[in-house]
Amino acid sequence: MNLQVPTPLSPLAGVDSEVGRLRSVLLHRPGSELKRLTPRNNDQLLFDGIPWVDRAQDEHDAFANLLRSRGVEVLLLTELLTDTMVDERARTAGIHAAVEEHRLGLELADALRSHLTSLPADALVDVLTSGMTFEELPASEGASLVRRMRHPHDFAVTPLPNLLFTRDSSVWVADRVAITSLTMPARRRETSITDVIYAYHPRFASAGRAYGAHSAPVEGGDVLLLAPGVLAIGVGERTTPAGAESFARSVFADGLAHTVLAVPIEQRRASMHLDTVCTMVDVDAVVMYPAIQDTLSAYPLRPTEEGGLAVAGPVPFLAAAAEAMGIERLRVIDTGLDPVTAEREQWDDGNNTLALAPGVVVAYERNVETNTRLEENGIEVLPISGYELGSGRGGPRCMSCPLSRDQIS
Ligand SMILES: NC(=O)NCCC[C@H](N)C(=O)O
Repeated sequence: MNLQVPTPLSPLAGVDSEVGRLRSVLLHRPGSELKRLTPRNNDQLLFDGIPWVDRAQDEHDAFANLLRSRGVEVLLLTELLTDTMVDERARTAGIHAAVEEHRLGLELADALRSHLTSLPADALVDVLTSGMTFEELPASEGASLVRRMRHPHDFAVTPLPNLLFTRDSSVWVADRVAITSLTMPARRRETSITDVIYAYHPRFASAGRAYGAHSAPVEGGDVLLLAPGVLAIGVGERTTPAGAESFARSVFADGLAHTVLAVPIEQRRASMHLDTVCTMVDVDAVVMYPAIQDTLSAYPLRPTEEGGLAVAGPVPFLAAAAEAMGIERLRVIDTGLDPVTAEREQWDDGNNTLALAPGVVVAYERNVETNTRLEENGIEVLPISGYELGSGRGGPRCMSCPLSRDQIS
């Protein structure tokens, strides 16, 4: 077993920190899948409102352009997915995941599969991401009881409005990519999309996998790369203790990390992922929701010489993180002392910044207090608007999956 920090990354291959200069990132420009949201389904589809889609796209374009203006290569999920659709294996895998036989019945499932198989790449990608209602099924397909009894506006293929949050469905650890395992039914199929992209897009032909075929729930928003070889994994509403444990075993077995801190977080929507309450903004600093600062704890996990797992703790998170990172202290920038403002800004993803380099972060402009505190502590804040994007409850970190960062010195 390799207990060392992994071998250095080549310049454009992988991610071993939260803050190294960002070189390449995967985003998803929101599309027709957001038009599927109605007051009847938005709770189930994990949105807190009904976004104005054109404006959400404008806001997202501004986010992507800001990243490009800072020298970041922006890859868009829909474009990558469309590219893969020339490969029959990718088409088959995408269709297989989208057609739920247990909901549709055999007849209609067969008919839908053959209809999807006949579609050109862009139309197929549209169904895979935006879904399809029973009304939109071609009239000739599947004279089934299911089709007769379902409401025309029910989904034959469920839409994926949370694709916007590319952070959660895959995560890079050093030079390997892990396809995660999402907890909420509304999001589970997202990983079939990231899996297809990483498996069949030529860009990722040489990318190794981490976390293999594990299925215990782990979501990318819970995984923080505190420093090379040091991970924190939030355990709460989404990632389970079994998920954190299997992820830790997997990264240890592959020699990708020497310490994983399993961090309990409250199981509620406001703190659904660790990155909604704590995100790194510099090599030695986090922005953190003040209400948890003194109570956040961690179970440090380390590999044993025999190939097992040593579990310690619980111990205070900040001290455990600093020790594992080999620094004296992890600086905490909190969002101010007024608990009501702090709670409002935490809900609006004030703690969910995306670092473009050490001490340079993208943040929602509406979180005025948090952004002021960041600036006062020497962090450069690049503000973006997120009035419509924010209705899905995710900020700049949630909306981005870094593919390549420079190593931090
Ligand atoms: N890392 C994150 O916190 N991602 C935001 C996910 C928001 C999405 N509506 C969800 O509930 O899963």
